[in-house]
Amino acid sequence: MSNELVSTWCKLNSSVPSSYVHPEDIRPANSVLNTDEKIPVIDFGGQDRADIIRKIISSAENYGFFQNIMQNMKNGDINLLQDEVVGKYTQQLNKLGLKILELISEGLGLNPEYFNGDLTAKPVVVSHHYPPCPEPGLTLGASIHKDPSTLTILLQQEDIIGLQVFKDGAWIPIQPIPGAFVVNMGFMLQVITNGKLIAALHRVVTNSTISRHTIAYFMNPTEECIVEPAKPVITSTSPQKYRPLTFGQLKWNYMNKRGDFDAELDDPTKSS
Ligand SMILES: O=C(O)CCC(=O)C(=O)O
Ligand SMILES: [Fe+2]
Repeated sequence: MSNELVSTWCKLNSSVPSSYVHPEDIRPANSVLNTDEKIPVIDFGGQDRADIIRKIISSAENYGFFQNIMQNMKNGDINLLQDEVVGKYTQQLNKLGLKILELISEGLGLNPEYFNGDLTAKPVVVSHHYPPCPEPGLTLGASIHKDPSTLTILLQQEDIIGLQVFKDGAWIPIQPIPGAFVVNMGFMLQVITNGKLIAALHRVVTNSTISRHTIAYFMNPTEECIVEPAKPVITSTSPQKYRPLTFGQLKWNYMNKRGDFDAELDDPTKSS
């Protein structure tokens, strides 16, 4: 199948090629789903700033994820869905992401502009296409991972569930909500908040009938930017967990540890 697109191949075959079959222990067919729990939905159109901040922090601590909706938006700061031009779209997403990071900063006692420079200076937009898959139980659309970003904002196709978040030993499917964005904390935010906010493991499952599209906006630091726990979050009860490393080094660790950033980092006394 080397010269074919996966999407073409999928229409012609009734099984997945062996190279796509995941080891038994991480196959969707063998994992526990939790369909009773939902990740929190936060209405940014609400008036009570302190309440929005509380909800963001609590979602980021417990799930590493939330969905963001805008009810009662008046003629729109953020007419995201109407913007067809990618440039405009990413500008708006950047605004939304910086707003969320400002609210997080406020909630954690950081300078409101903490994230405005190098920590978010290199955003990347990725469009994902997941074709239907003949054997969804054996493979994954996106393998289990944490995002190596500061913050990720994802627009999901409305009519189909693919993204799942790991919490308490089970996978919670993220139900798409029209007009909502899925927001998740990247590993850089976990480091900066000294582990208070979590970059949750997530994965994408496939299905045998419908293809799925998503657009991910990753707010990434510059390569040279030093990522380290912010001073205000280091306390006697929460001593420094991560040593300072550049984003480039962190990404290198990530690639070489197959998505496990933490192993190398937990000992802050180790030098790089
Ligand atoms: O497409 C999705 O639903 C999620 C993709 C994802 O997790 C990623 O690009 O990091
Ligand atoms: Fe991801």
